[in-house]
Amino acid sequence: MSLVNLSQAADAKDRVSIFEMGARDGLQNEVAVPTAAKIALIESLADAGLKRIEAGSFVSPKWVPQMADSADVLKQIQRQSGVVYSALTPNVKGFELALDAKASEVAIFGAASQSFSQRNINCSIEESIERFIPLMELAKAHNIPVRGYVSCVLGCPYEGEIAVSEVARVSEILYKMGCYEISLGDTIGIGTPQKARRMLQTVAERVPMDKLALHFHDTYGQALANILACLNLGVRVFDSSVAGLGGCPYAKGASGNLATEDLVYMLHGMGFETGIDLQKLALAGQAINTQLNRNNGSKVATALLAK
Ligand SMILES: CC(C)(COP(=O)([O-])OP(=O)([O-])OC[C@H]1O[C@@H](n2cnc3c(N)ncnc32)[C@H](O)[C@@H]1OP(=O)([O-])[O-])[C@@H](O)C(=O)NCCC(=O)NCCSC(=O)C[C@@](C)(O)CC(=O)[O-]
Repeated sequence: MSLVNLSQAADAKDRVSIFEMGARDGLQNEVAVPTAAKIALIESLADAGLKRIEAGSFVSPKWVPQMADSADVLKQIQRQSGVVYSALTPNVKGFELALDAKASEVAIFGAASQSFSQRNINCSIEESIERFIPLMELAKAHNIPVRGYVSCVLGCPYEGEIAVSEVARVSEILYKMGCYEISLGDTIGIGTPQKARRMLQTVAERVPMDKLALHFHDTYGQALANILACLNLGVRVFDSSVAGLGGCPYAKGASGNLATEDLVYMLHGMGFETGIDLQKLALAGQAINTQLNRNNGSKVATALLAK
């Protein structure tokens, strides 16, 4: 079976949309990052051409203290027109805080694994859907777009294998509730190309392909291969994190998202347009790496900056 039809992908004049996760998924595990550094990161990402930036999350500060300054971040950033500044909101309380901080849009986050749902948001999948209903109603009333995440689409840190039918079921519920796009999360970065394709094909039977995004962590170094394998199924939205920052506090050992620089380099090389200036992006990643005193998680940025 041919996993990748490169000639088809290279001919495509499509634009790919990248949702930048560095300031949220990337920093939610990092302690003591000054608010000013988060703001500088977000502003430099917008300068590099990113149009969709997840800027923080309005979750319980007892659960994830690293994101407790999200309101300050959203209120203090210099916004660029045409850039969406998004925030995670697990419930109505989070939504109200995000609204007050003028998030351009919000995201609800569910899971295809009961155990992960319980550990991440302290309720079952069904309870989480119940919690999302009033949030969706409020968002509609305020005209705020809502994105939906489904975690553990290629495996769960507590349950192992997850049925793709369950991924498709939860995705369809979030889509039918009114989420404008469903982001499919390989939370622990365990997937491989054939599995990723099968999962995406199954979900696309219930949610239109142009309403799906892929959110692959790179723990096992498979994220770029998985995206390449999924590209010619028609998916055109990918979540990634500058310098490969991050990980989920409820998925022990999971590393960050695929590095945005590595994704952009591959897409540009294939002829896709992203609107992103790779050199500026690499410098944005380098600045936050220096702040965090860590090595750059992007191979492309490391190579570019060594020139
Ligand atoms: C969902 C809850 C809040 C339930 O937590 P809970 O303890 O069940 O909630 P509760 O309603 O019983 O409230 C408990 C306390 O939290 C407060 N509270 C309640 N809600 C909020 C809020 N929104 N903002 C601020 N405070 C809040 C509430 O006011 C109360 O305060 P107290 O009376 O004890 O002082 C909790 O489990 C939580 O915050 N979880 C966050 C988990 C998280 O952030 N995980 C990481 C993001 S998900 C992810 O990374 C995966 C993703 C999206 O990237 C995709 C992928 O890779 O798979």
